[in-house]
Amino acid sequence: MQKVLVMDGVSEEGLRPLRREEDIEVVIGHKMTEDELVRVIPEYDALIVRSATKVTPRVVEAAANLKVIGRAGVGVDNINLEAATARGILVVNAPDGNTIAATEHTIAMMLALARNIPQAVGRLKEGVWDKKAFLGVELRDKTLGIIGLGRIGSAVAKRAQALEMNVAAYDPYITEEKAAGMGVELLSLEDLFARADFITVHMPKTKESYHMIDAAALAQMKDGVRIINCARGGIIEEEALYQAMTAGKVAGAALDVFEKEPNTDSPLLSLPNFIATPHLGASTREAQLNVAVDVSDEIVAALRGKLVKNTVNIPSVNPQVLSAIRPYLGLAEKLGKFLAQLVGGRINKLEVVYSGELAKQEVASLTTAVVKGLLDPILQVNVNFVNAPVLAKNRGIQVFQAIDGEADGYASLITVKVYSDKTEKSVAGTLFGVHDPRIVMIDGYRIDTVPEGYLLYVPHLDKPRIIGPVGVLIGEHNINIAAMQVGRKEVGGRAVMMLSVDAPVPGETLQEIARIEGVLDVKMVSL
Ligand SMILES: NC(=O)c1ccc[n+]([C@@H]2O[C@H](COP(=O)([O-])OP(=O)(O)OC[C@H]3O[C@@H](n4cnc5c(N)ncnc54)[C@H](O)[C@@H]3O)[C@@H](O)[C@H]2O)c1
Ligand SMILES: O=C(O)[C@H](O)COP(=O)(O)O
Repeated sequence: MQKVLVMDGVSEEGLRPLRREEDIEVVIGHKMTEDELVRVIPEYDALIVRSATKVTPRVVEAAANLKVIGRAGVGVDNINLEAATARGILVVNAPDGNTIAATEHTIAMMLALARNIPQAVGRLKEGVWDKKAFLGVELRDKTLGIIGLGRIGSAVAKRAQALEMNVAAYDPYITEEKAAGMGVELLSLEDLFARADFITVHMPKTKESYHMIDAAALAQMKDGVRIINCARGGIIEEEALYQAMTAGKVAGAALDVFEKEPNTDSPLLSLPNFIATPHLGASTREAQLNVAVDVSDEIVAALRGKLVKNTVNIPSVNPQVLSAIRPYLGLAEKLGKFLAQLVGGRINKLEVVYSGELAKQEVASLTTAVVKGLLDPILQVNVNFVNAPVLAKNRGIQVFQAIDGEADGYASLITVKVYSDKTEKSVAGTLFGVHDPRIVMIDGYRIDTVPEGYLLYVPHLDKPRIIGPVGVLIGEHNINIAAMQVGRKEVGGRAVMMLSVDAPVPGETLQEIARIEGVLDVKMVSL
């Protein structure tokens, strides 16, 4: 039975994909301190959170059985990705389900700011019919400056255009063509600050975006600008905003998010032209159902070792690419595993070259599979697709990936070369048909070996009285030889012998084989 801990009031209805799995137990957690979470987390295989629960390095460290963390929403700044990745814990999110909710909340905030709706409602509820105090502004013909033109930013742009606003944006990561296709003018940040009547931010909180709207940025804005943040607390420096509002530079501001949450004592809350909501951007029935269903599907897939779409700490692969490379994943891992057992010394470099049909695909996941295979026999820790690149980096192994159109007559070929401080070794593999993996080259010698079970690798001199004695020694230990290949480059030179055996050959037999005249080395490999 696998156990999933669900925190932060994730929609119960949306947990259906988890609830219908008989071997998955869903536990709804109450609000916990870090210490409480550290105490209970070892029991769980998966954890689902929204933004309230902080998945700190301590929580990750204690999570002995955790395979996946699911964020029922977009922002993952409450999850320590570095710690999760280093421990091989997959992080997934549900980035599409609340886009419309956050977009509509942004538009609602902009209209509420323009027409002082929350303040007017407040006065009316106090029994005051005050028409004069709440003279608003119209949105039509005003310029909206959007910072971050992603899913939410572009949906906000579309709705603002329907309100007859001029829409401009700053986003260093999207092209002019993409923005032009939305009818949005891409500007520098300085130009956006100088032209916008309303500014709304829609990017993640990163090192670059943290306090992007600070005193200096506010000073560059138009007098009377109105500012909205329905993205992440910390993008706007709250103290600087407070000063700019009290100085009359900023006519109004609407925040759905704060640097510290929950937040009920911000000085901003005392200002009449400041409005706020308690992080409600994603709080619609529809969005909560969407994100809960999406993340539950992802958790089931992750626990079953199936394709997971919205991975945060490993690159996600689109389904077409995946169907092209999936058959090669096992082979790639075995090539890495094979070399790990062949090469002596400290490994410092790995090169993976893709040829033939594979050279036309996105092969990064295959390279990760090679790295995983290479590190698996070497390390005690669980090596998986999430932590393999980090572990390689931490061990000082440089990983290079290249493509080469020429596949030596095969439809596709993966050639892996490993360098250590003592030696270098290479191996190449392919698929015969769709599912039939083969090692077809070792150190430039052609062979044809199924990469499975126990393999004995014996490089030797190409002369008589070697193959026979090796076979006899193995036979004397009652070990059956299932297959044997020999590869050589020229007659009388060096050659390699690969034997598939039904059981591991014991150490003393390996030493006896090594003593046969003409045998250059002997290695037992388990795949
Ligand atoms: N208030 C809420 O409840 C709520 C709900 C959903 C999403 N969000 C937040 O809204 C934000 C946007 O979400 P999304 O789904 O649109 O994300 P997204 O990834 O689709 O878009 C983010 C955009 O920001 C751009 N960007 C990144 N760094 C930037 C920078 N330094 N300057 C300018 N642009 C930058 C990216 O290029 C991208 O186009 C996120 O912070 C997310 O966590 C909040
Ligand atoms: O990033 C998000 O998805 C939003 O900020 C929503 O956060 P919440 O799930 O805590 O409401």
